[in-house]
Amino acid sequence: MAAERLRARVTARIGRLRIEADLDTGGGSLVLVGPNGAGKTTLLSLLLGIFPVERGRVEVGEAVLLDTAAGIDVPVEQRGIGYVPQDYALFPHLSVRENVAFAVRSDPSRRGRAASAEVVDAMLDDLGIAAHAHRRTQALSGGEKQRVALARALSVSPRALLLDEPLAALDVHSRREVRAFLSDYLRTLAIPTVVVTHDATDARLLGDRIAVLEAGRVTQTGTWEELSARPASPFVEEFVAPARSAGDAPPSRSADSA
Ligand SMILES: Nc1ncnc2c1ncn2[C@@H]1O[C@H](COP(=O)(O)OP(=O)(O)OP(=O)(O)O)[C@@H](O)[C@H]1O
Repeated sequence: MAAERLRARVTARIGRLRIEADLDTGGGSLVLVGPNGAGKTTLLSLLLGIFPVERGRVEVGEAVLLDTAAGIDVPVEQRGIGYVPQDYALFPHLSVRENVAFAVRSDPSRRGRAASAEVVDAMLDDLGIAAHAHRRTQALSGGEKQRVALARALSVSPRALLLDEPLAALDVHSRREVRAFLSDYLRTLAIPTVVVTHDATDARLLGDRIAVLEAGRVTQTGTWEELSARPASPFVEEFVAPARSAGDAPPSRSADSA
């Protein structure tokens, strides 16, 4: 499903890290990769509005969320960007339903209690976790927690979705299963997504395109096939190498949908 584009051009200094990055999701899912400490999580925070930007512009479709030249800086709670952090940040003592309902209740656009309950039910159904609605999230598997975190982020109808290393907390078996689920599910979303990962298989299967962030700058953007054919840096060369040498890697999401 074609989505609006999230486009960002941001310059910022956070601690010792200088970020000068350009991102464009195109009409789909963009995977963000890069070495440890390159600034991937920090860049997501800049898009969310958590850290201040010195100069730049962030837009989703027609909605301008930041434009320092025009004095526009929409506050974090009004940006409408869904975010799933690496550790999911669920309330462990609350049920699945309560976790999602909490987000819906804090949505400024919600339309009353009955409508909120409907939204929660629809999200739990959509993500296949309705059967777990009354379980505490601390009792769930990693894959189930991931679905609750997604349900919570999507329950407020965000205009874009950011996932920070969505598979990092999972063991090898659930990782494969959750990756397959996410790859299919992200395709059904009509909003742009940015997915941070360290893993080449995730990068191939979770995004239409890949952006490489090194020392705060985007050094290459392209499909998996483009990065493999012409790696622009030693990091990219190493990142794509295992799949290239295996020769039998499954097709990327972009090749799949081409
Ligand atoms: N609030 C902060 N104040 C000061 N420095 C910070 C802050 N947040 C992050 N940093 C620093 O910015 C750099 C980039 O961190 P960040 O977590 O964004 O990188 P990353 O690419 O996501 O790394 P990883 O792949 O290891 O998760 C690191 O050196 C980190 O210590």
